[in-house]
Amino acid sequence: MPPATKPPSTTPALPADWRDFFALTKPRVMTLVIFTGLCGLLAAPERINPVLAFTAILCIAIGAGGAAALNQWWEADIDAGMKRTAQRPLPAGRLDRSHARDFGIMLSGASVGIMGLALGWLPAAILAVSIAYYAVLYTIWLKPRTPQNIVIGGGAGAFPPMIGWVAATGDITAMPVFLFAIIFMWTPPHFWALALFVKTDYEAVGIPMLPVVAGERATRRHILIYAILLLPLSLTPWWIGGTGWIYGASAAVLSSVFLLLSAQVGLRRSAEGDGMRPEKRLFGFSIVYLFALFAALVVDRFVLTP
Ligand code: HEM
Ligand SMILES: CC(C)=CCC/C(C)=C/CC/C(C)=C/COP(=O)(O)OP(=O)(O)O
Repeated sequence: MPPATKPPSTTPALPADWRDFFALTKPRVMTLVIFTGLCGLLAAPERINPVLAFTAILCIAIGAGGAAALNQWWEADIDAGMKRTAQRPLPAGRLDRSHARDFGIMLSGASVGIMGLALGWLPAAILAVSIAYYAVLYTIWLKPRTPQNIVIGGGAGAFPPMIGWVAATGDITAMPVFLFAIIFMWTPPHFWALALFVKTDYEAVGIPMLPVVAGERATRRHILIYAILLLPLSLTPWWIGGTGWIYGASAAVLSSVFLLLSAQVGLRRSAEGDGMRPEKRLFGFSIVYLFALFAALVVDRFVLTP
C-alpha cells in the first residue's frame, strides 16, 4: 500500500469548529499586539469615552486576527512543511483554505470599517495599512524573497500603539512615532533569537530567514546591533519629555537587561551543547520586555499625570 497522501488543503479532513477559526487569529501572538495597542491608547494625552476606547481595541484585535488568518491562508503549504506550524487548522486539514481567506477578509474589512465610523478615518487608515503590511507586504512579498523580511516586515506589528494613540487623539505626533520605532527595533532580536533554534524548519521550506542565508554568526551579530540601538531609542519618549521618570527608569533597566541577554547570544560563536539556552532566554525575555515597557508607559501616565 502506498502511504496516504495529504489531502489538498481545499478539502478539509475533519469538520472545523469555532476553535479552528479562533486559532487562525494567532491569539497568543496577538495578545501582545492588542496590549501595546491598548497602552498606546491609555498613554495618550487625551482620554476618550470607555465605550469608544473598547471599540478601538476590539478593532485592533479583529484587524490583527484577520491579517493573521490571511497570512495562514497564503502560507498553508509552507506551514505544512514545518514541525512548529504543521498542526495549524489549514495544514492539518481541519479547515478549508477558502474559508480562512473569507474569514480573514471579513475580519479585516469589519475592523477598518468600524474603526473609521467610530473613531475616525485616520486610525482606520493606519489599521488598514498595518493589515496590508502584514498580509501582503510581509507575507506575500518580503518573507519568501529576502533575509531582511522581518526587519522591514516588523513595521506591521509596530503600528498598534500608534493606532491606539491616534484613535485617542486624532493626531500623529512624535510620541506615537517613537512607540512605533521601539517595536520596529525590538522585532529583529525577538524573531532571530527564535529563528536560531528553529532554523532547520525554515531551511526545509526554503524561506530565506537570516540564520539560513547568512549563517548563525551573522544572525548573532545582527541581534546584538539591534539591541544596542534599542537601548537609547527606548529612552527617547522620556528624553523628549513625553513621559516621566517612571517610564524612563523602567526603559533603562529593561533595555539594559535586554542588551545583556542579547550580548550573551551575540558574542558567542555557536551553541555549545547547551540546547540554545541563551537564545531561548532572550526570546522569552523579549516578550516580557515589551509587555513591561508598555505597562510602564501607562503607569507613568496615570501616576505622574493624574
Ligand atoms: C515580522 C515580525 C515578527 C515575526 C516574524 C514574529 C515571529 C514569531 C514566531 C514565529 C513566534 C513563535 C510562536 C508561534 O509560532 O506562534 C512568535 C512568538 C511571539 N510573538 Fe512574534 N514575531 C514578529 C513580531 C511580533 C510582534 C510585533 C509582536 C507583538 C508586539 C509579537 C509577539 C509575539 C508573542 C507574544 C509571541 C509568543 C506567543 C506564544 O506564547 O506562543 N511578535 N513570533
Ligand atoms: C494590527 C495588525 C495587522 C497587526 C499585525 C501584527 C503583526 C504583524 C504581528 C506579526 C507577528 C507574527 C505572528 C509574525 C509571525 O510571522 P510569520 O507569519 O512569518 O510566522 P509563522 O512562521 O509562525 O507563520
